[in-house]
Amino acid sequence: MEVKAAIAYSAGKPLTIETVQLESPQTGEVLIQIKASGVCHTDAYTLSGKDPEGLFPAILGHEGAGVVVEIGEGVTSLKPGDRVIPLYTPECRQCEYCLSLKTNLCQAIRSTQGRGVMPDGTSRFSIDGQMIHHYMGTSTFANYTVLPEIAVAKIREDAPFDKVCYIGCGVTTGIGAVINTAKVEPGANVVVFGLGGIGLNVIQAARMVGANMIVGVDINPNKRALAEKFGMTHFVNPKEVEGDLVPYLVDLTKGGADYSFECIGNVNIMRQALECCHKGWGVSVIIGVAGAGEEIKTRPFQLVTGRVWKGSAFGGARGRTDVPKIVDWYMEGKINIDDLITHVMPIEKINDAFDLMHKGESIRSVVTFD
Ligand SMILES: NC(=O)C1=CN([C@@H]2O[C@H](COP(=O)(O)OP(=O)(O)OC[C@H]3O[C@@H](n4cnc5c(N)ncnc54)[C@H](O)[C@@H]3O)[C@@H](O)[C@H]2O)C=CC1
Ligand SMILES: N[C@@H](CCC(=O)N[C@@H](CSC=O)C(=O)NCC(=O)O)C(=O)O
Ligand SMILES: [Zn+2]
Ligand SMILES: [Zn+2]
Repeated sequence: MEVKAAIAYSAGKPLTIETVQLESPQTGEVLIQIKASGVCHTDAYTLSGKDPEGLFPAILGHEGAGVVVEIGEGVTSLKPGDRVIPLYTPECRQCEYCLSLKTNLCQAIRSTQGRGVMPDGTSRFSIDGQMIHHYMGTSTFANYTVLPEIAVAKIREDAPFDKVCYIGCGVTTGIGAVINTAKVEPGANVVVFGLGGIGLNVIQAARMVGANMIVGVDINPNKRALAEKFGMTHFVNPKEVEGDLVPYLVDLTKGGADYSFECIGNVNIMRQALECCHKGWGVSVIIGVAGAGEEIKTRPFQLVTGRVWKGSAFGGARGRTDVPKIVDWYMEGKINIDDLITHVMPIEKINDAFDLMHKGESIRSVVTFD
């Protein structure tokens, strides 16, 4: 079939809207009509050329919501008409990783996903006979896409696509990092670096679990008001801090953060996030994604003296199990998504979404399909 997609032909170039060919779903796959997709910083990261797994040409996008329109042979858990959220972290419930219950990082299709193809090693997308890569196994910047059944979460029928698409990455990543990865307890002091689409979800989850101080750190002072609305108790602009940021934060939190979260993707800030943690028990969670060749460093003494460095992918969430629950939280008014979606535009305007992100003017832009 012919579908409308935003194609990334090469690193650093704007996306172009084109008609591409999409093949039918094969065994174990489903065809999904995408209704809306958020634009995450990770899409910009891959488009920038810094992603070691970045492939071109590709159809980016990994924060979508839509409807199942066709199922391939052997698909049992989904049917046409189901509302769904594509999952870049699948949940096969059979691999060693899923069965361990120690991680959400299902590995059933990770290697083909990283090579931009479906589990059988081929792409369903092409243009004029030229293969187009899938991206993160989802490719939600297209009005139709194909996914393996294990990478699709079925959600309730009344969930609005243009809001719950954000649960496909940013909401789940931020909230899950607090609840699943760090397991922040009531009364904890939390420091959040980066008040964007991920950091603000960390903040709302920290408030939900009853954190005491919720310190937000960002170089963009325009992020302050929304962060306060979501639960931030103290704002720190590193540009306004005299002297080093780390001792300033340790002082502010009276000994250091119980938990810190890096939501930027900057390895120097990752170090600060670890080192502002409380001696003996502070836990720092890396969420931000850093470019090829970048490395983190600290004095081993920081870890010897009890600070813990952790990472979190998709908030430690098991997508088919947890995503429908987060959709329920939104529908029940337990979490706020609406105020974080600052811009909505048709797919034809998708490059504006990247511009707004780079200028620091958006939290989340959502592109829609007619
Ligand atoms: N681990 C995971 O599963 C996921 C990771 N990510 C990553 O999380 C990071 C954040 O993503 P978004 O929130 O969508 O990005 P964003 O662009 O919306 O937010 C980043 C924020 O960091 C701030 N910032 C930039 N440099 C700073 C600095 N030196 N000091 C303090 N603040 C600074 C910006 O002003 C902005 O508010 C990205 O690296 C993204 O790739 C995103 C989704 C999932
Ligand atoms: N391809 C990148 C890896 C980027 C990365 O870490 N992605 C996160 C999700 S970011 C979403 O917005 C993730 O889930 N990682 C786990 C994984 O298996 O990829 C690189 O190689 O740096
Ligand atoms: Zn993302
Ligand atoms: Zn698995």
